Amino acid sequence: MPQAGYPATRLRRNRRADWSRRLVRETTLTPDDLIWPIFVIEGTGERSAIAAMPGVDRLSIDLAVKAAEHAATLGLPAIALFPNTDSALRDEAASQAVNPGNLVCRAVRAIKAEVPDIGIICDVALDPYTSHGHDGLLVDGEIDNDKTIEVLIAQALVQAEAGCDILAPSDMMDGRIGAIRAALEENGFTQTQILSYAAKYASAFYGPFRDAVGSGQQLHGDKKTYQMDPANGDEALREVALDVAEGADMVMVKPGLAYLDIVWRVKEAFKLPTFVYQTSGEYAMLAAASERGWLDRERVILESLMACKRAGADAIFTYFASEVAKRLKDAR
Ligand SMILES: NCC(=O)CCC(=O)O
Ligand SMILES: [Mg+2]
Repeated sequence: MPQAGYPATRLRRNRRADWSRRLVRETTLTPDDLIWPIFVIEGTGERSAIAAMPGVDRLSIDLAVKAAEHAATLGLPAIALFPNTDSALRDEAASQAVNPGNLVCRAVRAIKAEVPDIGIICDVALDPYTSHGHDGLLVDGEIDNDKTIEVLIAQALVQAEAGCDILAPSDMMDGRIGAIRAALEENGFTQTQILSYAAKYASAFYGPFRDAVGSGQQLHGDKKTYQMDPANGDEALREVALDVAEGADMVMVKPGLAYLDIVWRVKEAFKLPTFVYQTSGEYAMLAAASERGWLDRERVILESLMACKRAGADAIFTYFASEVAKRLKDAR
C-alpha cells in the first residue's frame, strides 16, 4: 500500500518547474475554444467605440469582413454577429428582424462571400429590432410567447437563407427551438445548426451589450418574465432538456463566470456541446480593472476563460477572443 500522506505525498513536487506544470495540466485553452462576437453598424469604413467596452468597436460591414478574415487567420472557428439597428427602423413589431436585406443578413452574405470557412452565428431574438428593447412582442404589457415565436421563425429563416451557419435563439420563449427546427426542416435548411441559449439568466451583466446594440435606452422594464431567475439551478436542467428534445444541436449557459456551477451541471447531465457566454459586463469588469492597473489584464483574461473550460464549457463566447487567440498563437 502506498503511504497516503506527507511526507511520501508532496503535491508541490509536480508544481516545481514550468515543464512539469505543463505536463500535468488538466485543462488547455486553444483558439478552437473561442467564439468572437462582432457588433455591426451601417456605413463603410465606419467604426464606433462602445463606452463600457474599451477596445471593442462596432464595425461597418466592410470592416466586419476584415475582422472575420483576421479571425480566420487566428484560427478562431466562428464569429457571432450582433447588429446595431438604426433606431428609426425599430418598431413594435420588430419588422426589421424579418427583412432579408437587414443589416445582419447583409453582413452574413458579405462575410460568407469573402471568408467562407469561418462559422457564422446569429442570434434569433427581437431585442435589436423592437422599439421597446424586449426580446419578444409586447401585447397588453406582456411579452407574448406564441406571437413572438411566429416572428422568430421568420427571422430564423431569413438568417438561414442569408447563409448563417448556426442560429442561436437567445430570446427564452418557451417552445421556440422546436418551432424553429420544424420550419428549418420544412424549408430545406436541414443542415443549419441550432445553438440554444437554453439557460439564459435575467442578469445585470448584460449592461454594456445593450449599449453596444442600442437597445439599452429603449428598454422598458426588465426581462425577468422570460429570462431565468439567478437564484435557480435545477430549472436550468429543465430548460436544457426541453431545448435538446426540441432539436438543439448545442446549448448555452449565460452569463459565464457567475454561472459556472450551471455549466458544470449541464455538461455533467447531458454530455452535449455546452457553450458559455462571457458577457459584456464580465468584459467590462476585467477591462476596467486592468485599465486602472488593479488587475493584470493578460492573466485575468486567461484565468477567466480557463475557468469556463474547467467547468466543462466546450467553447466560450468572449469579446477577448481575437486578443487571446493571437496570444496563444504567438506563444506556440
Ligand atoms: N444575446 C447576446 C447577448 O445578450 C450578449 C450579452 C452580453 O454580452 O452582455
Ligand atoms: Mg426554454
